[in-house]
This record gives sequence, structure tokens and C-alpha cells, in this order.
Amino acid sequence: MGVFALLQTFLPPAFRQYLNHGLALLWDKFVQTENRHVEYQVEEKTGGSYNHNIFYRQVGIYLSSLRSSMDSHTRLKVCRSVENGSLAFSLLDNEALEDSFNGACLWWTHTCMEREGGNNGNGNGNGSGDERSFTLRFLTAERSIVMPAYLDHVSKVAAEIEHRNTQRWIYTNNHSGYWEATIFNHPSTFNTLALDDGLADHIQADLEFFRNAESFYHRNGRAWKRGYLLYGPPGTGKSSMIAAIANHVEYDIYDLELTKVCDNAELKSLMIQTIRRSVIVIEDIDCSVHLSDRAEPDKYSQSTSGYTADSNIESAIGPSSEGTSKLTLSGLLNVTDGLWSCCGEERIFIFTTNHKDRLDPALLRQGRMDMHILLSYCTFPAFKKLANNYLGIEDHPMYVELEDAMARTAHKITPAAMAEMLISNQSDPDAALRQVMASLPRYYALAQDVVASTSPSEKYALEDSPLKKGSTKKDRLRGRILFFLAAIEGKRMY
Ligand SMILES: Nc1ncnc2c1ncn2[C@@H]1O[C@H](COP(=O)(O)OP(=O)(O)OP(=O)(O)O)[C@@H](O)[C@H]1O
Ligand SMILES: [Mg+2]
Repeated sequence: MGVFALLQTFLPPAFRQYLNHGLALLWDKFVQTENRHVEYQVEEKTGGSYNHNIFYRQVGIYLSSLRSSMDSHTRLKVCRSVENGSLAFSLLDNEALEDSFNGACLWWTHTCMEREGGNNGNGNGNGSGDERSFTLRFLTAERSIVMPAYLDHVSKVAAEIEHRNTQRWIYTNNHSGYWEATIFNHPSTFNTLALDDGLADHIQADLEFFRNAESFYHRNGRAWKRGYLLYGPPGTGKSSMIAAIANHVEYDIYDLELTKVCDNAELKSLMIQTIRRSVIVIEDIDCSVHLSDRAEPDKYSQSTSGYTADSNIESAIGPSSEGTSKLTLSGLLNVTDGLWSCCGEERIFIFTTNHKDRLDPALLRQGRMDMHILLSYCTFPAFKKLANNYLGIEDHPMYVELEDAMARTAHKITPAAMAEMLISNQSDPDAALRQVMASLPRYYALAQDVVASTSPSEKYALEDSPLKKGSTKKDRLRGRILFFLAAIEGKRMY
């Protein structure tokens, strides 16, 4: 140990820090003429083009919050938030923004360089292929003040701003393998959903447990994630429930369009780009990816059931020539449940389908999709909830009759259709309930007429309904009739 260092050990720590700082400044000013500044680059993407650098986002948030930036001569970009009308500032390329921290002076600049051959395919020049970065510059002598305290300060302030900001985002993947974001503002909640008794409470309790179960998952060696499969006929609230779940846990949504994913590698990279605390959604999963059993890869490609007629399947699996990499069911299972599922924590996977029976059992097994939630036709309790939401009534003299008629006619209307009836009579609850009542026998009679006049191929479609597993023949027939009606309800048959 040198004499100078030995002497320093007798000095109080605060004084020692000042002395070192002063000496460093003097050294910088009078002795060292080159390398007086240190520069750090904060790139948007690190370790390959798909890895997003969280610190880049934090720097952007931090800089946009600097009040001093408004007074300086720096040219700034300014935009107004759609969500809360507040102004947000950001750095123009190659403009410097000055900040200070514990007496140290710091300069930030932003650069955006077009990557060679970086056409992102969307043709708007706003390519996700561009290379963006912030550069932080400060005096070499002030390194001890800046590192790492200032960088920690930037992260902390950004995290606080993000926490205060309730704005959430929904992302969808583009053809270039990147996510594009837009503000998520869906009003659906568990209060606005009309569900069977107890279902909303059950799901909310499950979500609450999940959110607070970090140590539980880690203690048991499990990835901290939860999977929900929402299934049922069209118009029964699957998409609305996704929004309600995301609103409940306050996570962002990644709406994964498998038809735009060209192969397993791209799927992995998309997963790596997702942040923790997010809901990852694949809607209509039976329509968008090859769902054959892994042991029988060609089951559906040889099918005559009409599945191969879905052009989405072709585009999702990509070129079918031997040896070409493509998106496969195993690739999907790997990112949802395999080793790659751990590349982000606290994530909820939600798959939806109208045809649970067409999904590969591997996709359905417990632990992969933890809860299978059937969303079906409007039951009387669900109807009451809708009437309460849309008409503002909790009870009504017609309810007894209505409940009985719904049960007697095995009445099956989707919540979407029921909601439409109520909305169109919103100002007159009596008229709304009369319309619901009148629709019951007519609905059923019409269904019989429709079935009587269906072609053999349409009948095949009925037999393929998820209700075919009813207990009696009559039940099964009824289920098929009503399933068919639900499928064509867009034509307003009632
Ligand atoms: N259970 C429900 N409670 C309240 N509203 C509902 C419910 N189900 C459907 N709706 C209403 O019907 C409309 C369609 O619902 P949604 O898109 O959620 O159905 P879906 O099951 O996702 O249909 P699809 O299978 O065709 O995608 C929404 O506007 C929603 O408000
Ligand atoms: Mg939907």
C-alpha cells in the first residue's frame, strides 16, 4: 500500500471522498488532456436484434420527465398522451440534454441509425430494424459519482413514473417478428361480464393467488406462469374475459398472431421480447396453427373435415418442404411450457377456441393450461347480470316466468345476442324483457325448421359441435340444433 493510500485510511470517509474527487478533477484539468470524457451507450436491443434492453426504455421515460429540459435550448419532440392528455417530451436525434446529479454534469444524446438492409417490411420507414441508442457522456473525473449511483437513480425514477402511470398496452406481432404497441383501453371487467354463479369469484381468486405466489412457484421449482384455456361458442365472452383478466391484474397484453410467425425461432424471439407481468394471448388457436398430435403430424393435413381448407393453417406452418424450419406445435409447447417459458416471469397465457375437442391433448394437459373455462350460452343468472348492467334492474315481476321459460325450452342464446336485445330496448326495460320472452319459443321453433332444412354437410357440422356429448339422444339433438343456430345468429334469426 502506498503512503498516500495509507494516509487516506486515517481520514473520515466523507472527507476522503471529497479529496479523491478534487484530486481527480485536478488530474483531469492539468495532467490528462485526452479521454477527459467517458461515454456509455445504451442500446435499444442487446445481445442480438431481438433482446430488448429495459434500461433503454427507462432512460427514455426518465429523460421525458426532466423538467429542466423545458427551460434549456434543447430541441425536443413533444406529444400529448391519448390516455390522460399529459405532455410527453423526448429527445430529437443528435440533440444533447443536460442533467446534473450530486454535482456531476451529464449529457444525454439519442441516435437512430438505419440498419443496413433493415427493411422491416411495413414500408413506412419507421422500421423496427433501426438501431436506436442513448449516449451518456460525463467527465472521467466524475465517474465515481455517476457509476453506478446515477444509473440506479435513472432506473428508480423511471420505475416510479411507470408505477404512477396506469396506462397499459396491447401488443401485436408484425410480419417482421416484432411487437407493435397500442394503448389498451378495454372496459371489460369481472363486473361487466355475465357469467354463471361463482365463476367470476373463482377466477379472480385464482388470479389473486397467482399474483402473490412468487415464492410458492420458486419454492416448488415451477415457472411463475399460469395458463387459461377459454372455450365455447362464438359470442360467449372469451375475448371480453381476456380483457377482464388483464384489467384485473393490470398487466399488458401480447396478442400473438400465429399466422404471422414464420417459424419456431421467431416465436422464441417474440417471447423473449415480452416483459414480465404480461398476458400472452393466442385467440382461436385451433384455426391458426397446426394442432396435430406430435406423434401424428399429418393427421389434419389428410383430413376431409374441412380443416385443411383453412388457409391460415397453411400460412402458419410455412413452407411444407422437407427440412424447412417452420412453426410447429412442439415449438409452441416449448415456449408456453418448456425451457423457454421461463424467459419472463409472472406471465399468464390465455388460449381461446370454439372447438376444444379439436385441440391436441398435449396442449390441454393440466399444468400447461391450468384452468379450462367453458363460456357458454346465457343462463338465467347470467341473463340477470346482463339485465342489471344494461337496464339497471336487479329484479322484475317477469323474472319467474322468464326463468321457467328459459329452462323449459332449453333456451340457448349467447350473451352477445342477449346483450344486443337488451341494448336495443335500453330505455324501456319492460319492452326488453318482453322481447327476450318472445324470442324463446320462436327461437326454438325456428331452430327446428333450420335443422329440418339443413344439407348433409351442414348436419355434419352440427354433429361436430362440442355439445354432442350430451347425456341423452334428445339432449344431443337439441344441443346440435342450438349450436347451429348460435353459429348463424349473426343473421338475427330471432
Ligand atoms: N359473458 C358475457 N358477458 C357480458 N357480455 C358479453 C358476454 N359474452 C359476450 N358478451 C358481449 O358480446 C360481444 C362479443 O363477445 P366476445 O367477443 O367476448 O365473444 P367471444 O366468445 O370472444 O366470441 P368469438 O368466439 O366469436 O371470438 C361483446 O361485445 C361482449 O360485450
Ligand atoms: Mg373472441
